[in-house]
Amino acid sequence: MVRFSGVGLRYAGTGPEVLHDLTFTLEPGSFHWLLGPSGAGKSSLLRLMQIAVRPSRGEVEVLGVALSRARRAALPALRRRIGVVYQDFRLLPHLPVFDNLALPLRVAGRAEAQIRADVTEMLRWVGLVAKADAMPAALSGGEQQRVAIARAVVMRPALLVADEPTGNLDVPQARRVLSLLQEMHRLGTTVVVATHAESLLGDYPAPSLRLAEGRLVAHG
Ligand SMILES: Nc1ncnc2c1ncn2[C@@H]1O[C@H](COP(=O)(O)OP(=O)(O)OP(=O)(O)O)[C@@H](O)[C@H]1O
Repeated sequence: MVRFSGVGLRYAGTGPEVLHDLTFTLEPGSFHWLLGPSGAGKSSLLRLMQIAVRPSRGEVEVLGVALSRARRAALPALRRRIGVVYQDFRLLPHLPVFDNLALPLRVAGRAEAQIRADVTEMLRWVGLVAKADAMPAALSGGEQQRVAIARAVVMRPALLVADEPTGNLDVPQARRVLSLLQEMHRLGTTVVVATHAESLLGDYPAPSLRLAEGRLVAHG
């Protein structure tokens, strides 16, 4: 569950407030689109949800943890329960596909045999087992994004946030990426997807949060 109560955000503490008075709740296992024009604050809202930034006022609660009361030492474990997908993929260019997926599992100290099984299962899910040894630069944009989704979900996150995940893709590739995100939702993950691609939303009807100039102007 994600709950925002009267949340405002300014970057660096002193800049202008870019998000104002956001109050909403996302139920566990829900899927939401996050909509709004460029500069409306979509990425900033997702940064709050993924605990990359802290609110300047109000309360953000993620997966049952109120951030104002959370101990700093508890945040890394909480972040590991949140998967993130970016528009520009952010794969590690010097590592093959397999190791891009394996890295978070290795950091978490999983056994190598378990890592092999989990990574292979994820690559099968996104249809890229044959590309396990490829370097990211040798993949198409859509393939790179599917690797990025597999990496975001290999730790079985409870919350998955995606920031313009189809922005650099053609329509067939974008549909495939959105289908994977929808499937994570069907499997019980809470999913939030920021997008400009409102023409594709008709294929995937779901509730939305709509921002304008840092304010929530519609929810539902
Ligand atoms: N790191 C930052 N430091 C200072 N201001 C920022 C930072 N990131 C974003 N902003 C400002 O916050 C406001 C909202 O930006 P944000 O990137 O959240 O919007 P967006 O809706 O995601 O836009 P886009 O669709 O173009 O990515 C903008 O005025 C932007 O300039």
